[in-house]
This record gives sequence, C-alpha cells and structure tokens, in this order.
Amino acid sequence: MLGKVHISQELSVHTGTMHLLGLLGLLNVKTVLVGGAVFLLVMSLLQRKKYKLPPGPPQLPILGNYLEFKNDGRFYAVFDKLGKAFGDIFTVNLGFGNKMVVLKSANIVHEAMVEKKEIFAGRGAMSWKYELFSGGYKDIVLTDYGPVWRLQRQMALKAFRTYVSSDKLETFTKSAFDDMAALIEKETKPFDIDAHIRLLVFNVVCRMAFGQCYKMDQPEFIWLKFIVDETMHEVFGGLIPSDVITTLKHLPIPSSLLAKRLQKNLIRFHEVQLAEHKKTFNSDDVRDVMDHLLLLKKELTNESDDNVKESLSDTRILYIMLDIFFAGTSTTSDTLKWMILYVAAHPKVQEQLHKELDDLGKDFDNLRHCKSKLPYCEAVQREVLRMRPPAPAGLPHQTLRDTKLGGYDIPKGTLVSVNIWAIHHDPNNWESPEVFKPERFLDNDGSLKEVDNKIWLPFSSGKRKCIGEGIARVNLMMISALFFRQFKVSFPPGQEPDFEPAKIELTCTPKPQKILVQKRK
Ligand code: HEM
Repeated sequence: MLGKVHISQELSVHTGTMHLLGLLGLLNVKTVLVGGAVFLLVMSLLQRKKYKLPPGPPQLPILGNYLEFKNDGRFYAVFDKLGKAFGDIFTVNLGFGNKMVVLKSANIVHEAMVEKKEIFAGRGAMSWKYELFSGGYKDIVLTDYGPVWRLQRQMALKAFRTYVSSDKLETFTKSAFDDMAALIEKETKPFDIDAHIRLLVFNVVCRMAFGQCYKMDQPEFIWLKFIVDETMHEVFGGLIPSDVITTLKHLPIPSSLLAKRLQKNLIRFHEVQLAEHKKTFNSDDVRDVMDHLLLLKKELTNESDDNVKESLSDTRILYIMLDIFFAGTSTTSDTLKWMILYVAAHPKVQEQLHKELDDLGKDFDNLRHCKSKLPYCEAVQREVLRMRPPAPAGLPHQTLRDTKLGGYDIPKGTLVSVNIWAIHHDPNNWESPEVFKPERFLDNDGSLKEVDNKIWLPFSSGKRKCIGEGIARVNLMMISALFFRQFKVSFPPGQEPDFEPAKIELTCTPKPQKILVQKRK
C-alpha cells in the first residue's frame, strides 16, 4: 500500500514536473513566436522609416501573404492577384519576413535588368529547397553574382556554342524525333502526348549534356521521369514548410525528407555519368557538353587562379549538368506541348504551318539553317512563348547594393522578381493579349518583325538572362518543323482545350489532356 502511495506520489510529482516543463516549452515557443513577430515588425517599421519602400498588399502577422502562396503555388498568378491594386512595382511577403519586390511593367523591368543590370544581377540565398538542389549554390542558376559564377557561365556557354555549331544536334534531334514519331503512329485513339514529347526532349537534351538516349519503356527513363515529376510537383509545386522556416529542414518533416531523397537520387545519377565520362574521356573525340567541360578543365590545369579552378571543379560540373537537366528539359517540353495544344485549337494556323513546311522541300535536309525560311513557324514559336512563358515569374534576382527604382528605395539584398507573365499579357504592350495570334510578329508581306525585347522576354533580360536560349530556340524550331510536317493535330469532338496552366511554383505546364494526332499524307 505504502509502496503504491509512494509510486503515485512520485508519479504526480513527475507528471507535475512534466506539465511544468511542457508549459515552459509552450511558453518558450510562444515567447519565441511573439518575440520573433515583434522583432520583425520593429525591423520592418524601422526599414520603412529609413527607406521609401514599394507598397504592398495587407499582410497577416508573421505569415505575411504566405496563405495566398499556399493556396495557389503559381508565383506569377499570386503576384498578379496581389499586385492588382498597385502600380508597376510592389512588395509581397512570402511569410516570416521573407519579402520580395515584384516588377510587373516593361519599363520598370528594363530600368532594373538592363539600365541597372550590375545592381540587379545577384541571386543570393533563396529558400531552402533551392539551396538543396544547387548543392549550396554551386550551379549557375543559383550562384550569386561574382567571378566564379561569371567563369562558370562563360565555360558552359562556350560548351553549348561548340555543340550547337556542330552537326550533332541536328543528327541526334532527327533520330530522336523518328523514334518518337514511330510511337505516335501506333496511337489510333486520342491520347496525352506528354510522355512522347518528354521522351523526345530528354533524348535531345540528355544526349547533348552527357550522351544518354532512352527508349520509352526503358526502366532508367521511367525512373528519371518519375524523379523529375516528383521534384517538380512535390518540391517545386509550391512553398514547403522548410522554405519558410529554414531550421525545419533538420526535422523529419515528410516534405523535407522527400526533397532530400530526390536530390540525392539526381546527384547520384549525375555522379555516375561524370565518372563514366572521366574514364572514357578522349580530347580528340569530344562527345557532349560534359566532355567539353572536362576538356576546358584539362586546359586549365596549370591555371593558378583559384576562382578559375573552382568554376570547373567536379562538384560545379555536376551542378551545371543538373541545371541543364532541370532548366533545359521541362522548359522546352512545356513549350512544345503548349504549341501542339494551341495549333490543335487553331486550324487556320495549322494550315499555314503545313503550307510553309511543305514549301521547304529539300531544305529539310539542312533544317538547322532554315530559320529564315520559316517565318511563320518562328512567329508561332514566339506567340506560344508569349502566351505561356515556361518560367512565367522568372527567377528571383537580388540587389547587390542600395538603389532606386520607379521612385522607390530598394535596399541592398532585396529579392526582386520579374512577372514575365504580366508583361506578356499587358494590353499596353499587346493588342488583345489573350488572343493567340502568331501574325502579330509578322509584317504584311509575311516577313518577321524585329522582336521588341522590352515586352517579349521569355528568356528574361540583363546579366542573368537564360544561357540556354540559343539551344532551346534551335531545338524548338527543328522539333516543331519535323512534327508539323508529319502530323496533324486536333481535339477530339466535344472536348474543349484547357489552357489554364497547372499549379506549379515557377513553371507554366499544361494540364494533362487528350488530343488526336494523325499522320499527314
Ligand atoms: C524554352 C526554353 C527556355 C526558357 C523559356 C528559359 C527561360 C529562362 C529564364 C526566364 C531564366 C531566368 C533568367 C533570370 O534570372 O533573369 C533562365 C535561366 C537559365 N536558364 Fe533557361 N530557359 C529555357 C531553356 C534553357 C535551356 C535549354 C538551358 C540549358 C541547356 C537553360 C539554362 C539556363 C541557365 C543555366 C539559367 C541561369 C542563368 C544565370 O543565372 O546566370 N535554359 N532560363
């Protein structure tokens, strides 16, 4: 009995202590949260006093505008919604004090990215998942402005240019296209063309990057497609908790664990490619971009400058490959899928495309050099990139010093996002911007107008402009010419096209939908 009392007394003392500790724990969390909120508020008021910052929509305490981003992962769409009441420039709060200045007019973007390009060229620390997938900012896309980024960018551009100017790109694109066309010909009913287009683009881009080429049912291709899909939807589909509170990355939260697992898989895959390339490297037979980078690295072995050495370290080469893999495949395949959907919904555009391609005759043998003979194809490509830019909110830049923009102060270290979508859909820039009209890029005699890069900027502008533009444009031109010469596309009777992009954070991807593809006579 006594023993029982003793135990129950001990238990109650123990439970009391637990409660006290629990309460203290709660108090601590509360104190930290309230303290944090007060700190952020005071800092924000002090900053507002010191600077004349761009205005912005109302925000919740601590959460800022986070819930808007949680409801719709698409940055460009949330920017559009939140920025309606403000002018060309406004501030949003992604949550927990993570602020971003959004630019949404052609003039203000030109002022920032072109006239003040040196100031707006930074990238800075973005949210946790970007840090994770760039190996702690070791790639080109996310590395901050500086000598290593500049050298890394120059090396990659050199490798891209050498590859594009060889005959390899056209030969491989045609062979990859033939494989895909053979699969399409087997489809007798309406189907979703996503897997076919992605196989084709993977084969063109992965062959260029590290010499790999796949079959549709090959386990490695199915695995890669799965990993990319998971990464795009589950990690880059919208803000995850560790993006907002970075310390959460250390906790076993499912979204953070998944992101780490996917990143590990992708790095392992690229490490295997790099090891194979090093084993079989021959400087007299440079096979792909990875070989080009290894050759440049070899030429620089005696270089004493540490920045030069770092720009082509094995880790940096790996992450350049990951850049090509991510930045190069989904952007190109999304553009092709939108093109097929828009052309299927506009029979007159399709007729005109077919006519131009039929008239090309023997020049098809030298497709890479045919751009000037295919003005209508080029106009269709430009209009698709205008209507559905693959990176509609670009990638956030960071200011490298205090500056002014549109009459407001922009302190050093501010994250700045360009809403490319808003500029491409602004009635001040485009007549009937919601209408798909390739002719807007043509003169009355059918020749191409000079493009106005202030209002057409799918590849962004300034110092961080896309380095894959040249490759992407040649690939898009060759693939679309091969596709529409051979096929006619339409929607099944009674099915409406869906042009609303899927809810993914930084890309503009069509939702799955079936189309009918028929071989032309
Ligand atoms: C239709 C295709 C593509 C579009 C629309 C596109 C668009 C973009 C955009 C908007 C940016 C952000 C620029 C900025 O920060 O202001 C970017 C950056 C970048 N893109 Fe692309 N891209 C495409 C294809 C490619 C391809 C094929 C590659 C590589 C083979 C590539 C590699 C890169 C890289 C490395 C960057 C980072 C540049 C830097 O930060 O210095 N892109 N792209």
